[in-house]
Amino acid sequence: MTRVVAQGTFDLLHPGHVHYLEDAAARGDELHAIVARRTNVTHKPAPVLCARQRRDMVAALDAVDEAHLGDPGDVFVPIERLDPDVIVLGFDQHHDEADIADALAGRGIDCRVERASGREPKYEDELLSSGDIVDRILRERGGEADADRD
Ligand SMILES: Cc1cc2nc3c(=O)[nH]c(=O)nc-3n(C[C@H](O)[C@H](O)[C@H](O)COP(=O)(O)O)c2cc1C
Ligand SMILES: Nc1ncnc2c1ncn2[C@@H]1O[C@H](COP(=O)(O)OP(=O)(O)OP(=O)(O)O)[C@@H](O)[C@H]1O
Repeated sequence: MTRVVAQGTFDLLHPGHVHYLEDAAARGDELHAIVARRTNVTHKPAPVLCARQRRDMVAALDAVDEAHLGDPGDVFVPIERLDPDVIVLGFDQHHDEADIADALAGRGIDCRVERASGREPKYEDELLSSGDIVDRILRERGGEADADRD
């Protein structure tokens, strides 16, 4: 039984997310997805949807066996609990494979780190970015932010 872990923000699901999770699932027998906490999304605007809603939507995808809320503090806590055989990084994720492999080795976790493929738009105007979807909503509908959500 090969256990695979994928992770990400997964705000406003789109076909790029489905591609990533299907690619990750194809690398083993059981796919667990970890959904990032809002406070850990620091390299881009915070997600619009709360962590639980993002987790529930990811869990509903066919490729995913189980989806989990990420740890708010130490991102290796869910990895230690799940004890995967493979962690699959997204094609454009900023994490460095070697750094993660070192951190895993330092905690005594025996796990490969692989990189998923990307998905190009299949038709004109297909939006494969949560940020692009938000930008379009703001352009076409306008809106106000509620900074108090998780
Ligand atoms: C192996 C691994 C485990 C992670 N576990 C968590 C976690 O438990 N909690 C969390 O908030 N973020 C976790 N993250 C971070 C996010 O999934 C993600 O990399 C980042 O915060 C959001 O950026 P992205 O969706 O653009 O990749 C983890 C990342 C990696 C590589
Ligand atoms: N077009 C795509 N092809 C393959 N994987 C993708 C694609 N878009 C996103 N992913 C993957 O899905 C995972 C979660 O991505 P994330 O939640 O950051 O979505 P995003 O839409 O890329 O975000 P944003 O556009 O706001 O930066 C990441 O591992 C990312 O690499």
